[in-house]
Amino acid sequence: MGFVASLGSLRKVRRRSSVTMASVSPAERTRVLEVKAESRTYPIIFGDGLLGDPANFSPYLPGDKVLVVTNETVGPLYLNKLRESLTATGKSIFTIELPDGEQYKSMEWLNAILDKCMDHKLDRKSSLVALGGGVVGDITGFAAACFVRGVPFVQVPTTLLAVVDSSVGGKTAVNHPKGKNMIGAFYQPRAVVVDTAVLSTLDDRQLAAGIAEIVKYGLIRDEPFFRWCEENMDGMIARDPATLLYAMERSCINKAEVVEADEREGGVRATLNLGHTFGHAIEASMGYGQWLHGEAVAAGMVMACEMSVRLGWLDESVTKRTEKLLARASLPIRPPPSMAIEEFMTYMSVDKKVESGVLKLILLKGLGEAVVTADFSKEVLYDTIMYYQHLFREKPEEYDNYLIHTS
Ligand SMILES: NC(=O)c1ccc[n+]([C@@H]2O[C@H](COP(=O)([O-])OP(=O)(O)OC[C@H]3O[C@@H](n4cnc5c(N)ncnc54)[C@H](O)[C@@H]3O)[C@@H](O)[C@H]2O)c1
Ligand SMILES: O=C(O)C(=O)C[C@@H](O)[C@H](O)[C@H](O)COP(=O)(O)O
Ligand SMILES: [Zn+2]
Repeated sequence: MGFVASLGSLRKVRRRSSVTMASVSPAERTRVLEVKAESRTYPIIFGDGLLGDPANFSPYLPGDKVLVVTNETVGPLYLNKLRESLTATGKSIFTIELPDGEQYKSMEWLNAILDKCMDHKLDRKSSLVALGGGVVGDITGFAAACFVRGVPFVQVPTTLLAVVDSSVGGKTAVNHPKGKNMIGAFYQPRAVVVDTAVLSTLDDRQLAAGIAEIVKYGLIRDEPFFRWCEENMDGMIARDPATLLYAMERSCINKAEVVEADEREGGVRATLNLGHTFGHAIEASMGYGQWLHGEAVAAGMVMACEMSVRLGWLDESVTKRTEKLLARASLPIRPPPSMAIEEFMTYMSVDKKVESGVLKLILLKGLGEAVVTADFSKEVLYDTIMYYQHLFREKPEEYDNYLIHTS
């Protein structure tokens, strides 16, 4: 994938940005965005073929031992290339391949990674590398935060979702059977190395899951980007390199700005959770891995729009535009009909945004204007969830068209 989107055009449409892109490589093959989080400043490096160049890794991996964490799908595709680069830096390289799936973002597999660290006698100067999607990135980051109370780690995201969201910002975690990401830490990587070439092997469903989080940035804080998504959805789905690159860079700029303002989610960072309270409930109740994270978030964002409309905060047209946009990417825009309201309430009651028994949700006061609020009645929340159950009973044929994934 080449770099076509220009810095000039990014700046023009993203006037609020304090984060800027800069070309750094003499060969101008890479572009770098700096994330200036309170605990650490680090680069997101974008480029085609970055896995093959040791120089993209060596500055960020101190010490003489590196453990690369990947999974059984990504490993066979990209591990050899990365291993060659890392070996060329003169370090001892160890690897662990996890099984593929959200259900393995668990304490059990966290332990397996920590066992490897112990077996190979890694120490405080050793580093971890996460080669994979959000699952590998989240669990590896958490292992890095835990092992000897913290070793450096580098994110090498290989899904669109991981590039635009999970590899940036330092939220690391594993799931608990009763709730998503319940055990984790804020722990920033030393660098995020985005080799855009690896995205070519993603299937359409995985690509769409990333598009859901891209659309999220438009909904919560970047209305012009939402319009850009409406105009460019076909290009994203068709994987037009310039279109995808622009979407990735602009998403990362949005994410970096929010993380810089509020690294540990004291306030505004929670807006990145739009649709996630509903979405996490869907993921956990369906069984981790049934619905992809991005799919659950897509349906959850529509539910958040619907609830905002019911509160009189949002024009119904925004919900309709959001549904239309997400459906173009074949994302589900309705929750699973099998999910009872009690299931939603059980999982939502352990959301990380519950404080002293009070649930806060991310809702919209306009397109591009998210709020973190507890200012709603239980009835509105119930009515929102029940609305989809009625819809399913009354118009099942219409519901079918909303492209629900069940496996
Ligand atoms: N930390 C954060 O800020 C944050 C943000 C968003 C999501 N997340 C987490 O990220 C996870 C979802 O991430 P995801 O959507 O990347 O899912 P994933 O990691 O499960 O990857 C999706 C699928 O794509 C495969 N894959 C990965 N790269 C590939 C490639 N280049 N070619 C072919 N196949 C490839 C994987 O093996 C997997 O089957 C969830 O656990 C979610 O909670 C975290
Ligand atoms: O970076 C954040 O902050 C986010 O909320 C990004 C979300 O897309 C992501 O799914 C995150 O892992 C959810 O966090 P959680 O705190 O609700 O578990
Ligand atoms: Zn998410």
